Amino acid sequence: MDKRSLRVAVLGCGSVGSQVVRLLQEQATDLEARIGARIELVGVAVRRIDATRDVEVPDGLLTTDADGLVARDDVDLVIEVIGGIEPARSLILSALEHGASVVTANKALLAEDGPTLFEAAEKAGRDLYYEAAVAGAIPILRPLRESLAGDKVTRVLGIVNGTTNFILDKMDSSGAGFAEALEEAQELGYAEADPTADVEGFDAAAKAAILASLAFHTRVTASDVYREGISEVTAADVQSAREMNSVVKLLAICELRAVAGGDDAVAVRVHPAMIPRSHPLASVREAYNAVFVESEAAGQLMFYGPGAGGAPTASAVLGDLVTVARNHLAGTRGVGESAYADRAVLAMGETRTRYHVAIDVDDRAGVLASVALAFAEHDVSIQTVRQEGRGDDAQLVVVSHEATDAQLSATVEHLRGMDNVREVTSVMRVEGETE
Ligand SMILES: NC(=O)C1=CN([C@@H]2O[C@H](COP(=O)(O)OP(=O)(O)OC[C@H]3O[C@@H](n4cnc5c(N)ncnc54)[C@H](OP(=O)(O)O)[C@@H]3O)[C@@H](O)[C@H]2O)C=CC1
Ligand SMILES: N[C@@H](CC=O)C(=O)O
Repeated sequence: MDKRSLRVAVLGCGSVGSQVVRLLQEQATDLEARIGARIELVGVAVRRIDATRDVEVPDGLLTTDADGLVARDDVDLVIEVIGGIEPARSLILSALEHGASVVTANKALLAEDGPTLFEAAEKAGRDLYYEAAVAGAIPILRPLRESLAGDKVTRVLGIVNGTTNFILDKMDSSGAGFAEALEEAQELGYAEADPTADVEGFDAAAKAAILASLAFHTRVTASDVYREGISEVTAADVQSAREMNSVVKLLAICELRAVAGGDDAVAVRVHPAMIPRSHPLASVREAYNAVFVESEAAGQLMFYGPGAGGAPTASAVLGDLVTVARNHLAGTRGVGESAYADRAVLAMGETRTRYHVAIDVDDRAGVLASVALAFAEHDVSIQTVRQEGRGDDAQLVVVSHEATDAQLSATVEHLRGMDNVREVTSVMRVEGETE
């Protein structure tokens, strides 16, 4: 390798890739000073050569031959920002086999098949960095992997999907409809190529798997994560939350749980939850993300910043590029992914959460008692219950103590069969202390 220049190939030139290419050009001098070598962009692989792009790619660099680009022996570093499983996986594996280090933002691939990629990087003696894969611009993976490596992380709780946070925030703050807010998030470059990944929680689940793997030094894949998206969150749920002085957020929750007589296990879930406006996560607006990390010695840490978008994500990609480039020049590798415990992953059925249930009821004496009895019959303890409205608008709002999904579902079924219950209008998990 030429000590004075590093040859970089970029795969993908969409929302993120175009900003990576832009920053590589605009910051060339600074990057050279920081790395100690010039970064030479040798190719940008895309699907369509003639598409309009948010960056001017130097003549002759755009190619549809991504396979050929990663197989070049003179490429030192490959940045993968295509997304999805294939061809991204094959391209990364080929890049490593051909001696390049890789930086990727591809959480879907890492959460599905991370171990294959890590083993390939190990075997090739090359780096595989992916800070941009979780929470956009926020440095969260490096702190988990390196800064907190001497501590015991017990819980990671956060908002890790910008698109869904943007949608829920718009629904709450301006009464926007779901479809309208999603369209805006897509225009702003926050959403995945298939926004189902955002809306149905797959993207957040992939990020939760990556966070849990690093936080608890184990291997968690996307299929281990309990997942509910926001497509079922209605304007009534958002309104119900507002009446409780709360907001609805899509949360990722990763926990280390003690298991009698055995190693600690992990529980990882992604679902919408109602949180009080006084909770720090409630003030995370638009496409911002925030992640709380709780560890035994450090206590509670909070990481906050832009969670999606081309330029913020490109910032994280370039941060990795500088690290990997420095390693490359020094002839070393960064921190590998090999030291793993094999922790059990607990099923959601073993997790208990609190619930908020809004029930339209007949406004007559005894209705509150019969609703309370329905909860009691399924062993769901009630924390608070109050009546909102009178007459045709009468509604009971119940917040339960912790219960399992099975208990809550049975309670809701029971309520739906009662004569004095008109409709169960909102069922939502609750995090944090509600008023
Ligand atoms: N957008 C964001 O805010 C964030 C995205 N990420 C991740 O970054 C990655 C890229 O996301 P994003 O930029 O939004 O995606 P886009 O859909 O905007 O861009 C994808 C790019 O990949 C190119 N591409 C697609 N298929 C191929 C192929 N077979 N061969 C060569 N090139 C191909 C496309 O080419 P063409 O332009 O010709 O169609 C396009 O340039 C994903 O893994 C995503 O999850 C991570 C954090 C934030
Ligand atoms: N679609 C993702 C992009 C960043 O990871 C999101 O909205 O968070």
